[in-house]
Amino acid sequence: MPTQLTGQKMFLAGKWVKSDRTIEVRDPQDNSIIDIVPAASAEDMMNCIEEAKDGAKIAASMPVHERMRIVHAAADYIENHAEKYARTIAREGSKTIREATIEVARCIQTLRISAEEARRIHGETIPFDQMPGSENRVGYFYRFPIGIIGAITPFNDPLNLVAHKVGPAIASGNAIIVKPATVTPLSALLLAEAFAEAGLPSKVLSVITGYGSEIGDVLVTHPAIRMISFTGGLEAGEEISRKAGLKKISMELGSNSPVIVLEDADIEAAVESTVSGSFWAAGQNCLGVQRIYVQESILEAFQEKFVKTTKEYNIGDKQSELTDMGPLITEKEAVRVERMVNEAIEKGAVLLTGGKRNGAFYSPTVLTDVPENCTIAKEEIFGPVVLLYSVSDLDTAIRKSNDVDYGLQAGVFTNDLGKAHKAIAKMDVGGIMINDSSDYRIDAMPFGGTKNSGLGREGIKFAIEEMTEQKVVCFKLSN
Ligand SMILES: NC(=O)c1ccc[n+]([C@@H]2O[C@H](COP(=O)([O-])OP(=O)(O)OC[C@H]3O[C@@H](n4cnc5c(N)ncnc54)[C@H](O)[C@@H]3O)[C@@H](O)[C@H]2O)c1
Ligand SMILES: O=C[C@H](O)CS(=O)(=O)O
Repeated sequence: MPTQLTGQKMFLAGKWVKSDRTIEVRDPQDNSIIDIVPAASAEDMMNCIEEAKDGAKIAASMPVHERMRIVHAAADYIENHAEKYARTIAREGSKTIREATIEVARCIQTLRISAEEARRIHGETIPFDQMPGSENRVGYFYRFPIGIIGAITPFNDPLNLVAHKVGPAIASGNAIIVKPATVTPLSALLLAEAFAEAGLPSKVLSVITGYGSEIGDVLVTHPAIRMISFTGGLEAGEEISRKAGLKKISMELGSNSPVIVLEDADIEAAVESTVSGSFWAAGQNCLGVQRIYVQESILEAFQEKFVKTTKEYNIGDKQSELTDMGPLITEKEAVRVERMVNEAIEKGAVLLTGGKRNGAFYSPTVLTDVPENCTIAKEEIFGPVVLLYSVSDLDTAIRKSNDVDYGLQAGVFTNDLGKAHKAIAKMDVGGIMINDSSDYRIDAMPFGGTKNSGLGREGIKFAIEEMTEQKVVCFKLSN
């Protein structure tokens, strides 16, 4: 039964508006049209920014208790409509309904933490009398909102990664304009719906749907936008940082995450964690496990269990609770992944399982003996493919793990504290998980990477620090 196209509106400064130009939102599973959304123009974005100037004043004037109430109320709304939010994620995106349900729960958590962090935006007193001659001065600094945040978000977590920008922005008294991924705008519009229902004053939040650079360029280059908070691929991130000019930028970019499994590890636990980390969201996960370095003495046992577990994955209808993995976001993306795998096999890699594409679906794939000169070894796959390597010792594993231009998160499986601490010290990443795969995150922790994985940190409290500035206040007292 074809879906009745309701024709979504975009959320422009608190008003739901249509546009003459529209974009079809399709279900990657069968390429069916789910809905249509406005294709905003550069003029629409300019108008939105003008409205956001008032929005920034309104947001900054909201007392903390009001910001907390609204953000908690938005979380309540999502909680009360969780099924609708999960179904939307699982329809417009790649996630299965099980994965989407977890994302909704995380989004609620992200918003609740944001509300709580609103009461913890502290300053400090400054002991001016540390300087001779300043004995009669007292003062402090406090943090104030920077104004209007421009947020640009990716397709793979279409709700929670938008919440990771909107929640901190509103909690810290900023206005925010979101440009969600062109292919998955509906979840971001539902987030706007939650804030509208929560009573967020108009002009504080906008969700403007459209094409990346067409409206993104206006958002990125406009002088009234004081920060760009970008989550997406390296190529777009580099382009945005070139264009942004003199403003704050937060970059959450790509990865090629390694996991090291040492001979003293719990192999069962390591297999379970790394299989999940490899194929969650069909591998379209910035924290996805892409390389596994297994100490040679346990490689055979680990590989046998890993491949067996991978072969048991149930690929199919995203809307079924029985499905473990859905499609990639488009057939074009699946073809890209297929080409990366085929290049590796042509250069000598060994295919242990998978390597089959059916439209946008690509089977969970395990490769070994992948030559160093393969694209798949160095670049981000962002698909359901994982490379197994044999290593003789931890030092070798660390060296190989670091030998890529990304550094988001890593995992190390060992029960040896000394080896764990060596890995912690020497692995060039933003987060290292001992006895978990790289795919571990709570929404309150600092999140971000080194090298081409990004600039700055998200994780609510840390996003708030990026979205505020310090103001020093000094009183010179009469003698
Ligand atoms: N580090 C993280 O927290 C994190 C989280 C999720 C995804 N990612 C990364 O995101 C990528 C996958 O997501 P994607 O395919 O949506 O990324 P993408 O870079 O193709 O697009 C991300 C967003 O940027 C917009 N965009 C693209 N080019 C632009 C431009 N020139 N100017 C302005 N906006 C532009 C897109 O419309 C989209 O909204 C992967 O590389 C993944 O690693 C990183
Ligand atoms: O894709 C990257 C996400 O940020 C990982 S998580 O979904 O936030 O854990």
